[in-house]
Amino acid sequence: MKRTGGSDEAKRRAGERAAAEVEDGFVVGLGTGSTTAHAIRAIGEAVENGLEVRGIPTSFQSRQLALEVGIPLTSLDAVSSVDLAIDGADQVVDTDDGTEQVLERSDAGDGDLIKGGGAAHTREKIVDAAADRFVVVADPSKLVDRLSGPVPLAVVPDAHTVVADAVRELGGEPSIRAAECKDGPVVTDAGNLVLDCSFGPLEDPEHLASRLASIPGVVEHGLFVGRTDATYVGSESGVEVREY
Ligand SMILES: O=C(CO)[C@H](O)[C@H](O)COP(=O)(O)O
Repeated sequence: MKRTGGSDEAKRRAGERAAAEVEDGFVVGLGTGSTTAHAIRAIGEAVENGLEVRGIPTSFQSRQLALEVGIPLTSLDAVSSVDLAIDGADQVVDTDDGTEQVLERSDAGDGDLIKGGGAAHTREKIVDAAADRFVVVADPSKLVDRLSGPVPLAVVPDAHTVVADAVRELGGEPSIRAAECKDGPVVTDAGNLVLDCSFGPLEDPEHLASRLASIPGVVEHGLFVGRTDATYVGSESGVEVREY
């Protein structure tokens, strides 16, 4: 697939394609970000036309949007299962050469993700992992042969220095995410700080994921390894589907 910068049209197509999977009676995990926002709007439209669903938002942003478009909300502890979660990503491993539609999950890690660009990855991982089916919506700019972006860590605030030391020991370069509209750091919906940790191209995301998860003070990291069931890649002309 041609890898170009993402357009809103590409995001819209991916989001709407995923929203079309939502069936009557579904409990749906509502991810965070500009691509998922298209899915949430499309689900809202379907609700207006009679579809009965309940949504579980993964952030303040997705909750607000869901309320705005009229999606009835519930919470994870009020349901026995989540049928589908739809969410975006900052990087998606995609080694498809365009010749096949259905891929086996390969050693290359197709479908593995880095998330957390919106600082919502803790709640996103909880909801996405709880779903029977987890669908990622992306534009081509998100596709990579290998994960290499900074890995966001949600960190208990006063643990940020000890976590940063531990990240350096693992070969990473941590940096506290700064807020754009206020002095000081980004604070997540749950009151944590975000450390963006650069490791360069990741040789073994699964191993790194388990090392990061074991650092005291790390609430959650943004590596999603082996969790994705499908990726919908929107473009200006259509949507390519990857099933794993
Ligand atoms: O992980 C996320 C938020 O924590 C988002 O899903 C990710 O940043 C993608 O966002 P967008 O669709 O706006 O590019």
